[in-house]
Amino acid sequence: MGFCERVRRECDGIWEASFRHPFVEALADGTLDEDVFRFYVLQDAYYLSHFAKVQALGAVKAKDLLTTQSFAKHAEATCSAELALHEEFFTMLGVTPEEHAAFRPAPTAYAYTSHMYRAAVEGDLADVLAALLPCYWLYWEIGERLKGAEPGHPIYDKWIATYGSEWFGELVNEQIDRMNRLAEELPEERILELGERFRKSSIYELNFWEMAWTREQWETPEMEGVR
Ligand SMILES: Cc1ncc(CN)c(N)n1
Repeated sequence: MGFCERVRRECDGIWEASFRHPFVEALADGTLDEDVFRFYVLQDAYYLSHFAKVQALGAVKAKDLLTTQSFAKHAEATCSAELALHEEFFTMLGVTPEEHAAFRPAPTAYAYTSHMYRAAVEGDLADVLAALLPCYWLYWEIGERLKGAEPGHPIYDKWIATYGSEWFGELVNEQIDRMNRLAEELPEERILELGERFRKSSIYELNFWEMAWTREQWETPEMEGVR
């Protein structure tokens, strides 16, 4: 069994909880409160801007030029496709530049991005990719599952179409193949470390829905200003 199949199995319960999260279910049936989605999309733009930087750090950690090029392309795709989509959502939702400028990340968005940077600081390319992979893969599985859904809402329809698209599926499969190759022949001790990075990201993905659903705030008001 390859690394990805193994960790996907080990994290199945966590992923199932994401598939069944009320945020995902309400998005699929079109009942999601727009203010909850607005909170999510602002946090997600923050998340993706750091995700792109960690992809760029993957380009730096790569051992050959082709892999460097590929990670640089993935970082570019995050900026030009996903973040561009979020800009469109901002327009559709009437998010003002002032609101955007005043944005501060919620604890979970801050913690998840910090976890990805940690993988990049401490580890090699396999560590970076193990931390990034649930982000690609979970959304793709959600996109696949929601393919028949008809929210009847322009934003939610577009969100589902993006993550269920062939283009997104190709990016995901490329990274799954690469992760399996990077993990091949690594000692069990390293596999466990990589699996732990993957598991933490899977938990943060689940927490990210909950963060938006509850419009999570910092418990200590002094932390509200943290970027
Ligand atoms: C939190 C999160 N995880 C994953 C994705 C899909 N790239 C996303 N947009 N946001």
